Amino acid sequence: MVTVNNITKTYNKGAVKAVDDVSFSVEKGELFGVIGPDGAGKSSIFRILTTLLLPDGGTATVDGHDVVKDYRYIRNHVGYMPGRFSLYQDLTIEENIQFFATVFNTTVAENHHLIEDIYIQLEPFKKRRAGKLSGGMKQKLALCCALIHKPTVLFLDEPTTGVDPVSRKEFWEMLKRLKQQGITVLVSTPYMDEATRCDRIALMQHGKILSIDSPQGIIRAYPGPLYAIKATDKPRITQALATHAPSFSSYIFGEYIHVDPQGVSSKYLTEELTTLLAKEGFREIEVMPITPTIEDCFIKMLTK
Ligand SMILES: Nc1ncnc2c1ncn2[C@@H]1O[C@H](COP(=O)(O)OP(=O)(O)OP(=O)(O)O)[C@@H](O)[C@H]1O
Repeated sequence: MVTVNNITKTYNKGAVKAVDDVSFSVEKGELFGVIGPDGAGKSSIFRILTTLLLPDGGTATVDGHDVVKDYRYIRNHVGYMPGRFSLYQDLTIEENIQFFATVFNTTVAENHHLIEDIYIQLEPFKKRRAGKLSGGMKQKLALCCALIHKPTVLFLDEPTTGVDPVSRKEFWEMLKRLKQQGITVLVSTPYMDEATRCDRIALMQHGKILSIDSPQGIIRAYPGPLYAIKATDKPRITQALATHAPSFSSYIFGEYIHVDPQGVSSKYLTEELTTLLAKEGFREIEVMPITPTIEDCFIKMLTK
């Protein structure tokens, strides 16, 4: 449904390489995540695929159509929700939806089934201006507007950035339902915890794709063991592990410290880490082997 072949994009006369020889493809009905921190190049890729930006090199197709030559077809057949709220702030909820339906030469009634689930939550406020809605409501309205012409592919650029955790969760549930209706969804996010909700993900940094696989596949490919330490004085422990010989790479991860033994292999590492830290004067610590998260995998790829 989407193919991207060796796409590059630079800004400022080549000084900024935003997308660096990126290739991937997305199957029909897939929920595909592009995951990476700010500036990784996610928006540039989405803007190229929605025909709003021309690539410097490479080719891409959406629904079998070339993003440069067939821009008219693509604009009529994809849904796009940009990173920044871009609806008409002075129009009400219902006026915004009506407006987008008219622009795409359709009616709200024709595709109401697609937005029904989401619209139920917006309906009590349908006379409210978009500018006066909360972050989560704005995002639901933007999704309704992106869906009203029944797109074959939906591009959502950081739809959950700045949205509260409950609305984020609801939003991902809505995406799952859209996928069940056969819509192909490409979604970008800087939140690694959202990766597990996708069928497949591309991890991106500095314009390059570091890895593409299912979230489980990426976790399975993590090289070597990983440990978590529960302790109070986390910064001093990470320092002690870094200066110990052999040194251990570690980073604070929520209430834990994650420790990557980096080549130090031992069956007894749990005990060895406990002893090592006890010798350094750390008390009441708990060390355990853990399964990496997508964020651990991302960190590991960056330090390779
Ligand atoms: N119009 C532009 N002019 C110059 N540089 C740009 C422009 N747009 C993006 N960039 C730069 O290109 C790089 C990739 O940006 P892009 O917006 O594609 O990344 P992103 O992963 O979507 O991050 P963000 O969430 O910050 O938008 C960044 O270094 C960014 O500063």
